[in-house]
Amino acid sequence: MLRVVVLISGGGSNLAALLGECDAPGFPAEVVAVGADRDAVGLDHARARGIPAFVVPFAAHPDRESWGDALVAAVAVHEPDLVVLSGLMRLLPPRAVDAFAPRLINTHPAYLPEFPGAHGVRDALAAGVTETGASVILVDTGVDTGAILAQERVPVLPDDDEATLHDRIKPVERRLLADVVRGIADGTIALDPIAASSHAQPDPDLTT
Ligand SMILES: Nc1nc2c(c(=O)[nH]1)N[C@@H](CN(C=O)c1ccc(C(=O)N[C@@H](CCC(=O)O)C(=O)O)cc1)CN2
Ligand SMILES: NCC(=O)N[C@@H]1O[C@H](COP(=O)([O-])[O-])[C@@H](O)[C@H]1O
Repeated sequence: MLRVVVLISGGGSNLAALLGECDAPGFPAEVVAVGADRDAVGLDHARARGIPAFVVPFAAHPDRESWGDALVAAVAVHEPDLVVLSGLMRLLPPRAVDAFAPRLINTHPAYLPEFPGAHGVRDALAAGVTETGASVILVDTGVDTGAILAQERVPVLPDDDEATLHDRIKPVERRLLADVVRGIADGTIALDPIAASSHAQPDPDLTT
C-alpha cells in the first residue's frame, strides 16, 4: 500500500476526491497525513476521517528555506512513499524539493507548460484561449517545470469565468491524479530520479 502525504493550502476538494478514491476496494494507496502551509479549511477532510492533519505556517518562519526545513520534518514523521501537492499554493525551496523528489508530484489546473504559476485558470481566461487543461507533474526547483506525468485538454467556453472554468478543470485533475497515484503504486509509472532531478534553473524567488 503506497503511503501518501498530501499538502494543501485551501478548500481541499481535490484532496477529498483522492480520499474517496482511496476508499475504493483495491486502490493501492492510502493518505496517511495531510499538511498545509496555513490553517486550511481543507484539513477538515482529513480530521473527519481520523487522518493526521498538520500545519507548518509559512508566516511563522523567517524565510522560505527554514519553512521548507520545518515542512520536511513534519512530513517525514509520516514516512511517505509519495508526497502530493494538491492545491499547495506555496513554492517549495530547493532543500525541500530535494528531500522529497522524485516522489513529489503536483496537480496544476492548466495544460503545462501553458500558464504555470499560482493563477493558471485566471491566466488562461485572460489569454483568450479556447482550450486549457489539467496536468500532473513531478515537482522540481522551478515553477511547474517538472516532468509531465499526465495531462488532458479542457475546453474554455465563451461565457466562462474563473469559477466555471476551474469547476470544469477540477474533475479532470482529480481523475488524472488518481490515475497517476495508482500508476506509481502499481509500478506502471516509474519516478525517474533523472527526470525529476532539479534540472530546472532554481527560481531565484524560491530562496526568499
Ligand atoms: N518548487 C516548487 N514548488 C511548488 C511547485 C513547483 O512547481 N515547484 N508547484 C506549486 C503549485 N503551483 C502550481 O502548480 C504554484 C503555487 C503557488 C505559486 C506561487 O507563486 N506562490 C507564492 C505565494 C502565492 C500566494 O500566497 O497566494 C509563493 O510561494 O511565494 C506558484 C505555483 C507548489 N509548490
Ligand atoms: N498552481 C497551483 C494551483 O493552482 N493548484 C490548484 O488549486 C486548486 C486547489 O483546489 P482545492 O483546494 O479545492 O483542491 C486545484 O485546482 C489545484 O490544481
